[in-house]
Amino acid sequence: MTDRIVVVGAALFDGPRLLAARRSAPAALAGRWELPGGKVEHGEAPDAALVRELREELGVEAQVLARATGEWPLKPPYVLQVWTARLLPGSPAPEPLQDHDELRWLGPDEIWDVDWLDQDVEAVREVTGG
Ligand SMILES: Nc1nc2c([nH]c(=O)n2[C@H]2C[C@H](O)[C@@H](COP(=O)(O)OP(=O)(O)OP(=O)(O)O)O2)c(=O)[nH]1
Repeated sequence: MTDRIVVVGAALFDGPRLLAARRSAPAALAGRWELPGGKVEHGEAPDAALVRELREELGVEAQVLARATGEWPLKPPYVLQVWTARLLPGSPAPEPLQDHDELRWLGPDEIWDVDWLDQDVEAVREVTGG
């Protein structure tokens, strides 16, 4: 139980649109879509980890808003927690700098147009209310 590692994912919204990111690695996950984010480091707060990951992966400055209800199991020992977030005024637009090769802003009727990682589907449903 001490081995549990939290992965934080961002439900990054621009108005009603949700950002989806296509993974470029590892091979088992490449080509599937996820919520950008990553592992919380030892001693790091989850919201701070998410701001750091979004800066590293997308080159954006983001504000973390609220944690989505729930926690989703990934490959052990990882669990996914999701936080809603938005871009701060003046932030650069997101770019796939690291871990991803494509980004898409999905409108409410486009949420299921991408091939989300299986383990992300319930989390995406939770943050989009659908
Ligand atoms: N970021 C993210 N990772 C996810 C999601 N769903 C999912 O199964 N994962 C998996 C993929 C990875 O095995 C793990 C997170 O790894 P990562 O590669 O994004 O984390 P990181 O940026 O901290 O990577 P690293 O420093 O270990 O290279 O969780 C998701 O929605 N977002």
